[in-house]
Parts: sequence; C-alpha cells; structure tokens
Amino acid sequence: MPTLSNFYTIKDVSEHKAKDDCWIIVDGKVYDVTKYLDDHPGGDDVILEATGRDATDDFEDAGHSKSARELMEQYYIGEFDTSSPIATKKGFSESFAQLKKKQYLGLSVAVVGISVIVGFLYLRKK
Ligand code: HEM
Repeated sequence: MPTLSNFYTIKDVSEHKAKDDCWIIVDGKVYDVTKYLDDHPGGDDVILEATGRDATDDFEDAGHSKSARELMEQYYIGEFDTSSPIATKKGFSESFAQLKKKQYLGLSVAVVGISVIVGFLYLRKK
C-alpha cells in the first residue's frame, strides 16, 4: 500500500540543528536523530556538525555498517525536498563567495598598480 511521506526543505531541516533538536539528511531522507545523539558511537559532535546540509558524504565516509543503516531507519521522519538548493560540504558556498570577493580585490589592486606604473613611465619619458 502506498504511504504518504512528509517532505522537508533545507529550510525546515535547518531549523533543527541543536543538541536537543537535531535532524540530518542522508541519501535524500530526513532523520530526527535527537534521541540517538548520546548513543552514537562516532560521537554527537560529528552529527551536529553535519546538520543543516546534506550529510550523505560524511555518513558514507564513516563507513557505516549494515546494522548502523538498519538502526537509522527508526529515526526516519520523511523525504528531503530536493527542489531546494543544498550544499554537500560545510561552508562551500560561503568559501566560494569569499574567493570571488578576493578575486575582485586582487583585480582592483592589479589595475591600480598597472595604472601607477604606466603613469610613472609616461611622466619619466616627458
Ligand atoms: C541515524 C544516523 C546514524 C546512525 C544510526 C549511526 C550509527 C553509527 C554506528 C552504529 C556506528 C558504529 C560503527 C558501525 O556500526 O558502523 C557509527 C560510527 C560512526 N558514525 Fe554514525 N550513525 C549515524 C549518523 C552519522 C552521521 C550523520 C555521521 C557523520 C556526519 C556519522 C559519523 C560516524 C563516525 C565518524 C563513526 C566512526 C566511528 C569510529 O569508527 O570511530 N554517523 N555510527
């Protein structure tokens, strides 16, 4: 029998990033792991660090066993709404924006520097 699932956007999931209210996204599914944090063999910090974004890569990198995957089923609360944009690595979008800012700054400094040198050479020739 088909079942209706809850769908959560990244905004919904981002509202549950605390130790006493923690959701994670793994493989397109959303889990409320609040009650599991203290029991997690990998520690609560790794899970808390992976909230508010797609934690699939971190979950897979840890090489979870079959029993760990079975265990997580009891924390399943719904599907992740993939129509919303999402980062897979923490801070990727922020660091990309910072990099772009730095590039603009570098370009401005180069333009000013070249103008000064050209101006200097021009004046010396006179
Ligand atoms: C409902 C979700 C989760 C469950 C049920 C779960 C369960 C487990 C279990 C049972 C282990 C012990 C080893 C094993 O049997 O594989 C483990 C280890 C570990 N988990 Fe999770 N885990 C969950 C989510 C996560 C997430 C989201 C991350 C990373 C962000 C993570 C990172 C780790 C790490 C790093 C270990 C390493 C332990 C070590 O070998 O030192 N886990 N987890």
